[in-house]
Amino acid sequence: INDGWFMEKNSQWPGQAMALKVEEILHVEKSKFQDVLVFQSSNYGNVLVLDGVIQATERDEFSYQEMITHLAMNSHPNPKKVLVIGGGDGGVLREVVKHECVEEATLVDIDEAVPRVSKKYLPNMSIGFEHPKVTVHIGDGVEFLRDKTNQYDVIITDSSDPDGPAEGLFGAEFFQLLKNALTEKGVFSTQGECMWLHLPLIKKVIEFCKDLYPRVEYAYTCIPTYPSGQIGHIMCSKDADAVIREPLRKFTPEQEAKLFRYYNSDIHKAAFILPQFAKKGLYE
Ligand SMILES: NCCCN[C@H]1CC[C@H](N)CC1
Repeated sequence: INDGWFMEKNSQWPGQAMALKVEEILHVEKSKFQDVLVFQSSNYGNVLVLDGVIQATERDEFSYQEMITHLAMNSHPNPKKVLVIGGGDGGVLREVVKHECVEEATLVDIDEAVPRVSKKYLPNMSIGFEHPKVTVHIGDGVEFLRDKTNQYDVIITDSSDPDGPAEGLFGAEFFQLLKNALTEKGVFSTQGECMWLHLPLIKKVIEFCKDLYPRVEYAYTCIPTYPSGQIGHIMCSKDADAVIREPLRKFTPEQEAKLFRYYNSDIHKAAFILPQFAKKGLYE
């Protein structure tokens, strides 16, 4: 941070950087896994930064948290058991429990510092931890999956970038473990990186998913504070008849107005419509 600005300079997005004006530094810590920073920004609320990378701001987190969750949840006929890998800020859990059909939501994050810091500085996200249907484990998501078979209807991998503790969540083995852990019509969604920055990485992940799942899709959402203002989601289903690109289940417009600030059934469909360069870069 210098002259009152945080700049997200990072080798994963060379030559560009999101900058946010800092009002006050709220927390600095070196956890077992990463550098943890929270600051109060002038216009985006409190901001969580891990290893110098913006993870969430209070002003725009809803875009990502709603889309990564509801694109998957509404692509499953009746999701009762849900697993969140990563997501230590609690935002995805807050979204998952909006579905009445959910009976239990389990979260596993590798770093205890993230939920701890989120509970202190990101109350509108960490509220997700308070729901009675929620269980939290601290540990490695890959290890957690090793002994899970046919257990979860939806798995959401809400990770940081592959450069750091989340590296294992972008590898081929992980997607095999996910498949084992998912039930017959299981669906997963991931933090699928950005079409403006990571097409080769996204294509690689899509390709090893295609060897494992009958349905593989990529969708994206607009979010001002992530690199290039967008982030994607790789979505897979074990059900060959699954559609994913259109919601299987819908909330009424009244429910959507009450529950969401970003997601609705139209933007569910729009999220999978890609520009030419991305269609070419991912699917050709
Ligand atoms: N719930 C936290 C979301 C973390 N996802 C982010 C996507 C964009 C990345 N550059 C950093 C992690």
